Amino acid sequence: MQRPMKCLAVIHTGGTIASRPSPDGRGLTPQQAPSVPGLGGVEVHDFRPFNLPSPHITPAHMLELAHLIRQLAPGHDGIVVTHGTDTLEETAFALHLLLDTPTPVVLTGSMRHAGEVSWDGPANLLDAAGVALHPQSAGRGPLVVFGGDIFDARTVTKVHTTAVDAFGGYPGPIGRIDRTEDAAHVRFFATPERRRTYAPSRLDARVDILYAYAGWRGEGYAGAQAGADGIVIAALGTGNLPAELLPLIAATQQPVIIATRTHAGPVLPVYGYAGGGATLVRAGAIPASFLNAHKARILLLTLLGSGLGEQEIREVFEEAGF
Ligand SMILES: NC(=O)C[C@H](N)C(=O)O
Repeated sequence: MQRPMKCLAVIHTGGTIASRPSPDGRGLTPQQAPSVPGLGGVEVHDFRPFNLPSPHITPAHMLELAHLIRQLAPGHDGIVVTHGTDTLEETAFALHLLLDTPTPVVLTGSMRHAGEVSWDGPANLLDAAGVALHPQSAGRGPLVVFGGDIFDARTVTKVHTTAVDAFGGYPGPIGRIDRTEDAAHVRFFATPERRRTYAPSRLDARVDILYAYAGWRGEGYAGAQAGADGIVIAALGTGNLPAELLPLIAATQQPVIIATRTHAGPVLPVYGYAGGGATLVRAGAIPASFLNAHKARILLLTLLGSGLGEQEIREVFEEAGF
C-alpha cells in the first residue's frame, strides 16, 4: 500500500541543537530535542535513542545509530540525525562505512543554542529535512548539511569552534540547499565516489591517536604500543616524523596508520630521510590517504571490528576502500 504522504524520521542524539543553559548555572547541557519547523505535507517521526553532548558519543553509539537507521530506512523517505558538532564528522563517517541503505541519511546540528538570538538549529534542521527528502539525495551515502552547504561524510570536517559555518573540508561541499518562502532549492555539484560498506559486530577495539610535533621523540608511544589494537599518528606534512619514531614503528606489531595533522591533502611516502614517509612505509606503516586522523581511526576500528587482518587493512587504506 502506498504511504499517503512523505515520511521523515528525525533521530535526536543531543548536542548544542538540543541544549539550553542549565538552570543550576553549570553551563550549556543537552535538554530538549528541537522539532522540525513548518514541514507541510510531511509526516515526521521523532526518535531519541540518547541525548548526549557529542564529546560523550562513542563508537558503540555510532553502531547503535546504524542499527536504528537500518530498521527505520524501509519505512521512511528520508532520515535526519541531529548531533553535536564536535564529533559529528566521526559519526557521519562511521555511518558512511556501516550503511548501505539508499534512503538518504542527513546529519546536522547547530552552533548556537535555542536561547541565543542567532540560534541556527531550526534552519539547519529544515535544510537537513529538505535534503533528506530530495529525490536526488538517494544513494549518495550519509550527508552532512550545515549552513546550507551539503557535504559528503568522507571529506567533511569541523573547521571552526564558534562560527555558524562550522563545517568545511577539502575539496568542499558537494551541494547546496537554499530556501525561498515556499520551496527548498537543492543542487548537487558532485557525486561521491563509490564506497565499500562493512558489517562489524563491534566497534570496541582500542585505537589510539598520537599527534606529532617538532621535537617529538616518541613520548606517549610506548603506552599505545603496549595497550592498543592499532595506532593512528597525525604526522607532519605528507606523513613524516622525527627520526626517533622510525625504530618504534618498525618494532610495532599492531597496524600503525600515518595520517597528517595538515588540514588537507594526501599522505604520500616520498621522503627518504629517517622518519620520512617512505621510510615509515618500509617499516610497515600504512598511509591514511586523504583521511584525517580521527576518521582514519574510525576506519581502523571498523576494519578491526570486521575481523580483518593487517594485510587486508593495508589493502583497504591503499585502495581507498572507504
Ligand atoms: N555545537 C555543538 O554541538 C558543540 C557541542 N559541544 C557538542 O558537540 O555537543
